[in-house]
Amino acid sequence: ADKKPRIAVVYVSRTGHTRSVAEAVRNMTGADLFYIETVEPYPDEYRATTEVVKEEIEKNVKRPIKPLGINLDQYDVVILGTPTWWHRPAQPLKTWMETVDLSKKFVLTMSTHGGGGLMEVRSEFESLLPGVRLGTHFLSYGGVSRNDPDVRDWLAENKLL
Ligand SMILES: Cc1cc2nc3c(=O)[nH]c(=O)nc-3n(C[C@H](O)[C@H](O)[C@H](O)COP(=O)(O)O)c2cc1C
Repeated sequence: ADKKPRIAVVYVSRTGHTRSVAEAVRNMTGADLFYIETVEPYPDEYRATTEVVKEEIEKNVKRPIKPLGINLDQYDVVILGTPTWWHRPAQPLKTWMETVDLSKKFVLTMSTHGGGGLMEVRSEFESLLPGVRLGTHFLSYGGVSRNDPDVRDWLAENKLL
């Protein structure tokens, strides 16, 4: 019999939408979740956050993150989850991606958005992950329920269920 793949979901979430997708994945697969937190938090207020993030993108600042405590040797599959920030994956997730080697993993990506749709999220993931075996992308407007059938279909199409 096939061994069940060991799945880690590494995600950023400021208001809980992306976390809801991560939790649905855990609910369906038993994946371990790893939440990326910045050392210095972003402002509480939405507009202030967008301005801080815009400046970080313009200056290519990689805001430091707290240690995740993940041992990647323990996982076959890594699912990267992010809100859409100025059309792209969130900066703190990119901070983490620079510190790890995902070249031997099967990597899925997912994003939530506030109306913009997929935007540049997947294409930026692809350029950050050259040569990595990539599964498909899951996209959600807002968040999902713990048993969202679209999440289930996405995991099944990538043979994780
Ligand atoms: C700094 C910042 C930039 C954003 N930029 C976009 C954007 O370009 N397009 C979009 O559709 N939503 C944008 N949003 C909205 C979030 O992507 C959306 O609300 C997302 O679901 C939040 O996920 P979270 O609750 O996991 O943090 C932005 C939000 C923030 C805080």
